[in-house]
Amino acid sequence: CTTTVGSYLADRLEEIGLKHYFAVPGDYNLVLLDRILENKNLEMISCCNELNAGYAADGYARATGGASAVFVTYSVGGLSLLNAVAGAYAEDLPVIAVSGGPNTNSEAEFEMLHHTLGKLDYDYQRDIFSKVTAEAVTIRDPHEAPTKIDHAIQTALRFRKPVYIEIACNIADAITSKPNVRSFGGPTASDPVSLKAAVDHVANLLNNAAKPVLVSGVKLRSFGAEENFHKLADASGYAIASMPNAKGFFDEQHPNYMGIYWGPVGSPGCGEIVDSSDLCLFAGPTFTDYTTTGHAALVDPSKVIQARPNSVVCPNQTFSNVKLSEFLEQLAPRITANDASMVAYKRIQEDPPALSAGAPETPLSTRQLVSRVQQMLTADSAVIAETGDSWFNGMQLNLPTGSRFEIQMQYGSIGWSVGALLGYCIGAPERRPIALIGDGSFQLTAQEISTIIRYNLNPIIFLINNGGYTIEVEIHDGPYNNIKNWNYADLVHVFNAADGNGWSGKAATEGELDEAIKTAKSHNGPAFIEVLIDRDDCSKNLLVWGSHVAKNNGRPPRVN
Ligand SMILES: C/C(NCc1cnc(C)nc1N)=C(/S)[C@H](O)COP(=O)(O)OP(=O)(O)O
Ligand SMILES: [Mg+2]
Repeated sequence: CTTTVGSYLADRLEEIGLKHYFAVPGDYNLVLLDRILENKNLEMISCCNELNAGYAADGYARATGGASAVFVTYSVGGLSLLNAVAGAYAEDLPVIAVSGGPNTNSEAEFEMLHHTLGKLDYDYQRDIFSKVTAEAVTIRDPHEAPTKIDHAIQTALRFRKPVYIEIACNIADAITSKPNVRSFGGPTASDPVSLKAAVDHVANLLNNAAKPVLVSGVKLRSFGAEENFHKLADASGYAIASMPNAKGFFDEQHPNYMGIYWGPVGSPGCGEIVDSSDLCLFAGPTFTDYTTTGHAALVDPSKVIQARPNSVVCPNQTFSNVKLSEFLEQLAPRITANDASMVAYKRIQEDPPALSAGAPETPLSTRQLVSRVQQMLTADSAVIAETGDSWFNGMQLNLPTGSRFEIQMQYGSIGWSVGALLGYCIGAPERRPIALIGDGSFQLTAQEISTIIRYNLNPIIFLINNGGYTIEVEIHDGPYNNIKNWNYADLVHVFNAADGNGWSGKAATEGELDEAIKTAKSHNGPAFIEVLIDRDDCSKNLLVWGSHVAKNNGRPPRVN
């Protein structure tokens, strides 16, 4: 059969392991979608808007560990998608953003086009996407399609970053060469000399340290290093912590796991052991104002080794072109087991305070909600924690081996969780995701619940109705943090229309919550529980974190 530009792209997406893609149609991409639809090994997931389609591609990439794809129309679609692609860039996710583009004759004819800015500029969308992708290309010549498509896909997989491919609307079904046999590799290998030197140097430092510790960071998963981190943890006997945006990448049931390292809002005893250690190896960390609680975490660079995606940074020596996973793999057998930090941790370890359930008519509190979610977790759970107090409530959860945790802490774009949940459910049908979504965030992207109903997916969604933007209230309050209340649970009936299978309930007391969870667990389809929480009821950690972040945000300008 003949190969068109569209079918070429579809074949390549199938070849790199995609089984689904997310789309919103428009007259710049209709013919392209026709060609993609001809590939019966790829399923189109139609979304309500392009922002959510992009968030769904983000969630799909998290669930599958591979790439994902989203198809939109030009400008009105692409510029809505942009924020989700920027988020994928920040979170190291290989999302392939595909936009239909102007007819190849338009520019030569000085044609003013609909959906555009109303001026003769045919490159602005690609230029804009070039800022939030590792590669942004426009394809106007069918003969160039194979090389441009292949190169963009390879870039996405190699650098674990989104890419942008724009296909002129009138060449989507133009004939091109069929895909040649080739392989699409991941990140390139380390420089062997630099790798050996890094391993020798770091092994020596760690084997001569008194109480070394290991801390897992957010880059571990994107750069395929989770397994080798576990091997190093097992070989070392060190105490282990996870940074908040790496929660779940290390098995929280591991005997050496201390908890979350997050400065003053980390797990009890964890920060004390990490900060008092004489040498910490951070694997894939990002030290931002949020992940250090406004830089309140006492990370001392003279006692820190950072194994980064492409380099190893020691106190007095950097090793470039060393890949994270290979470095951890080669370091493990060189480490002398040393449990000193674990012994120290055991001395100060605190058992989590037991929280007994209140009487059924007790008004619901955040802490009781968290304890109920904890009881729901199993090996096939995946918790999707939206930006908000859900970050802090999610961090309290103790994940069973095998369960996953998703958070968008680098980019923190509220509303991400609804689309990401859609994509995650599509990408990991064997799991039952549990979403913790605040009311403020939900109001940005609520309509994608209808897509979750449309495809009869089966997440359990906790919509936390606390009447506003509580994180912002704790950082810096003002009238802008109030939102209009909705009957959130009723939305599920709106989205069900005639044939939807969504179930929803409301819970204002502990008894109502227990009943709702029981029903949700037995409901074979989307389950949505609106929980009513007092506006000022937030986690203690949010209060602490919020004040540190507010202080950091409020640093006066340097007066030169
Ligand atoms: C408004 C904003 N951040 C600013 C913001 C505004 N717009 C976008 C897209 N992303 C953002 N992070 C944030 S974190 C709200 O407190 C979220 O409110 P909600 O979802 O209701 O959660 P909490 O009540 O637990 O805070
Ligand atoms: Mg809220």
